[in-house]
Amino acid sequence: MMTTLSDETMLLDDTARLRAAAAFVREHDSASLLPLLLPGIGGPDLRALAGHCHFAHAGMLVFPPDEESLRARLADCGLTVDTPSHPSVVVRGRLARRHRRDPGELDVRILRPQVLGADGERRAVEVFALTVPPHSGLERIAAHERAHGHEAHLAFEIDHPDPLVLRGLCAILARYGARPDGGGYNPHEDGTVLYFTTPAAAACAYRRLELYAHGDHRDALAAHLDHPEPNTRPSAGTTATGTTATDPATTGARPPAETLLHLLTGAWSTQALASFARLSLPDAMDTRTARRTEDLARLTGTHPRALATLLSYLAMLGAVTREDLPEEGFRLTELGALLRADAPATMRPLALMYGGPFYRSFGELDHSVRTGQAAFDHLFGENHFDHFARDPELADLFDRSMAAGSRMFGPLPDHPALTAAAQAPASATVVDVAGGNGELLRRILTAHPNLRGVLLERPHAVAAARRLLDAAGCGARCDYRAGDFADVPAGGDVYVLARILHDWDDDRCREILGHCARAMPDHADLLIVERLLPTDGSPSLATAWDLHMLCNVGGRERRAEHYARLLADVGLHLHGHSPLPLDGHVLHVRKTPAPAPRKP
Ligand SMILES: C[S@@+](CC[C@H](N)C(=O)[O-])C[C@H]1O[C@@H](n2cnc3c(N)ncnc32)[C@H](O)[C@@H]1O
Repeated sequence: MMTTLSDETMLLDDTARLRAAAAFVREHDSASLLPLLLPGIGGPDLRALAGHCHFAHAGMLVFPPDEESLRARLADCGLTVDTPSHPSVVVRGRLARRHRRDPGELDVRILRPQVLGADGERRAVEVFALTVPPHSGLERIAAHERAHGHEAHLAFEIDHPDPLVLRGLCAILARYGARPDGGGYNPHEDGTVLYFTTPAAAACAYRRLELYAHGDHRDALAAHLDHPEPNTRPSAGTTATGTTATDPATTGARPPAETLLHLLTGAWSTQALASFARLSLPDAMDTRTARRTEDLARLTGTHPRALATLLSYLAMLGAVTREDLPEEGFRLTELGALLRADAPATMRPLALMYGGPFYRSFGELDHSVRTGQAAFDHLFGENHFDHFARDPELADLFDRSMAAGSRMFGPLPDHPALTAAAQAPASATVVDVAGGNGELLRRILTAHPNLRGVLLERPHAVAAARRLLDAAGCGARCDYRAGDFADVPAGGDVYVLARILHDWDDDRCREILGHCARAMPDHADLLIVERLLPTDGSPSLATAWDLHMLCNVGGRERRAEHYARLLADVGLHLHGHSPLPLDGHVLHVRKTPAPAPRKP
């Protein structure tokens, strides 16, 4: 039986978010996270923070109908917890205030399934579960909280909390733009939490940070709570107390001139990371032991003094850490290791792309803003697809950089449209329209051995996709069409358009969607993967990629309503959408049923 849209969206949403949180915890450590959350931190401040507390968990709020189904959902995500849950005090209070409810109406419990970090450290996903029984009237709270993620946070546990340490850590966080965002004492576990929002320049999808201290630290908490608790990340403007939210004197934030300096030198970060990758430095380092700069210089054919300068800057960005004992040297962090050529889902091709052709075209951004046309075409004399397709090395780099961003696809094979197709008695077919190098189709066919695939792509990309799917053992279940969007094959059960529509203007999108609509049988589903522009101005990668699309591709990101209108224009209907990692979304689309004939 088909699940209803809201059941389906909720199921996918909580599961996807649990999986994404577990993956995040696995992939990060304190050294890589603190510079992302607090841009500009380094030297003694970073050492003091990292020396007194450690990354302990990623926290999130989910909405099961009861605890049994929550535990089943956790088990589905590979998260096991054998301890009993205990009641939340702080998050329950925040929810009650935000939604003007009596706390007694809200049953919020805490579970902390353990996750092993890549560095061998034991961490957890902290799961706050608000029980939402069917027809309880709490569904609106769940929908709002899912959409805004107010309670998502990253927690750093203080190793030996005492009043002085707590105050010192709060002062360091304030210096780097973190703002108090509530907190509380939970007597059920004898622990004190202090929440902060991270500064606007933070390079992390999590926008809140927690300091967790075992024991009762209500004095430090009272000083922390003296600050107004914003509902969401505050923007520049007037706070409840009438002070200016960006005034460093009242917020402890970095002065504007210092923040601007950090922003203006953003291009240095892009090039430092690209240079690190181009010179194959990550491949000459490892995450366990530090290497002396002289040895690294010899191995990579670089100048020792200049290399030390680059590595010191990269240490500030969190890609490497400096170690002084027994000799000065540098060690790769988990973040830096993503730039190794042999890392699973390596991000090296993205570093080469953003530090290469796209870096050059960003230098021509004025042209795009003046004319609305892609600066890339202006600079290189042709559209980026044609430019890359003509040069096999660039074409390969483009395909690999798309694959490097494929973390977004993680939860997609579990989408109800695909699991339903996989359970159909006759073997169902997934058609990936402009499926690139086949990475998404590989994930879908690997997860569902009884599904078949068809990949439509331009001729040069088909060859790469065939190699990837053959190597993954899915080749025998796959057909390929070398062609254009106009050649979308008919008769599939699930159609996929991943990261395609944002490349094009509205007219071209209608054409592409029209080709899909004509090819789709009435029962077929269409899954569109895109980033959605936020409607409330909250920070999102979609806003950054909107600028990238304008400058480099001549396309744009859109809001969900915008996609709904384009779909309606070609007889398709947006049934719902649910989030994916990296601020992505999957839009679930079906054919609009023809209106019933009028009675004579
Ligand atoms: C941004 S990539 C997305 C690839 C893949 N769907 C993914 O998410 O990894 C866009 C793809 O559209 C393909 N493409 C561009 N123009 C096309 C056309 N006219 N017909 C078919 N595919 C096209 C490109 O070859 C490229 O692989």
